[in-house]
Amino acid sequence: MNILMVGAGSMSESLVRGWIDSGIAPESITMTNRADRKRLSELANEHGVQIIEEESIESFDIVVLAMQPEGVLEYVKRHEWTNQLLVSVAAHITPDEIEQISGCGAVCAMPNTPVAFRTGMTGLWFGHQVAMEQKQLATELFLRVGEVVETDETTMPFLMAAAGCSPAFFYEIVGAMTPVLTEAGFEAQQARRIIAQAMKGSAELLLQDARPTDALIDDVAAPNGPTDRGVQVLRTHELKKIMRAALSESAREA
Ligand SMILES: NC(=O)C1=CN([C@@H]2O[C@H](COP(=O)(O)OP(=O)(O)OC[C@H]3O[C@@H](n4cnc5c(N)ncnc54)[C@H](OP(=O)(O)O)[C@@H]3O)[C@@H](O)[C@H]2O)C=CC1
Ligand SMILES: O=C(O)[C@@H]1CCC=N1
Repeated sequence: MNILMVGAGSMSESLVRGWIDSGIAPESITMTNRADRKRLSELANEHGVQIIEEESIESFDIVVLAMQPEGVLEYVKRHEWTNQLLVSVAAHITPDEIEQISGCGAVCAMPNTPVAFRTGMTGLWFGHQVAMEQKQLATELFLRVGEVVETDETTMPFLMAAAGCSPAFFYEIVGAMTPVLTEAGFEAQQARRIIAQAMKGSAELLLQDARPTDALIDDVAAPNGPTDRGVQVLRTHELKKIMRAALSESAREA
């Protein structure tokens, strides 16, 4: 199975890192981009992948379109497609648009950068021309680097907000919490580790325990205790409203 990664940015590299860690041979992955040759050489040195400046599409089974959304359809138009599986990771592109131009089956995937550590969450939206074995192939490919959920036109924007974009929301939260700890005397990296480990443990608990989040809060918060008082601050400042607005804004096509 030969994979071409078109685009060599952070999403592309995260997928490549995760796939190689999952056992895919680096030599079966080829990366290309638009202009930044230095970046391609660095990726070849770091991951052992092939790099190419002028790609022949027919040598590949899977072509991952991992450039910015505005370049995707133009790239598909510029090339001759035979029987490749096209996988676009770009926001707000539809599989039907790609299939109409290429004549091949297309999948719109929405992964997130934690795929680099095989803890990703990916939404897959299959086009009408995707054959059953191609669906299986795409699903297996993303299962190598985390969990997969099938999406469609309606759910994809919200999956993107909640999984593709949300790592940045979590980093924003960590960035807001860290100074409180450093001001108390922790080193910055130590503060970050404390918060990240608490987030990781809480995420694990959320995955293992299906009770509502309010019940999980009750497990932590004694009435009028420190947690309860802190949660009340979040509620007074209407965190739920803020999160709803952030997710809705990310899901919206600009
Ligand atoms: N970052 C994330 O967390 C996520 C990103 N995505 C999607 O992934 C895609 C890439 O995002 P990200 O990696 O963050 O972006 P980056 O800006 O980090 O990387 C974009 C890459 O695409 C290349 N590129 C742009 N246009 C072309 C083209 N016409 N042909 C070949 N290569 C091209 C750029 O090359 P050069 O530098 O040479 O111009 C660069 O390597 C986007 O569509 C985004 O919506 C989806 C989920 C999560
Ligand atoms: O914000 C972006 O452009 C991409 C889409 C999903 C996550 N990052």
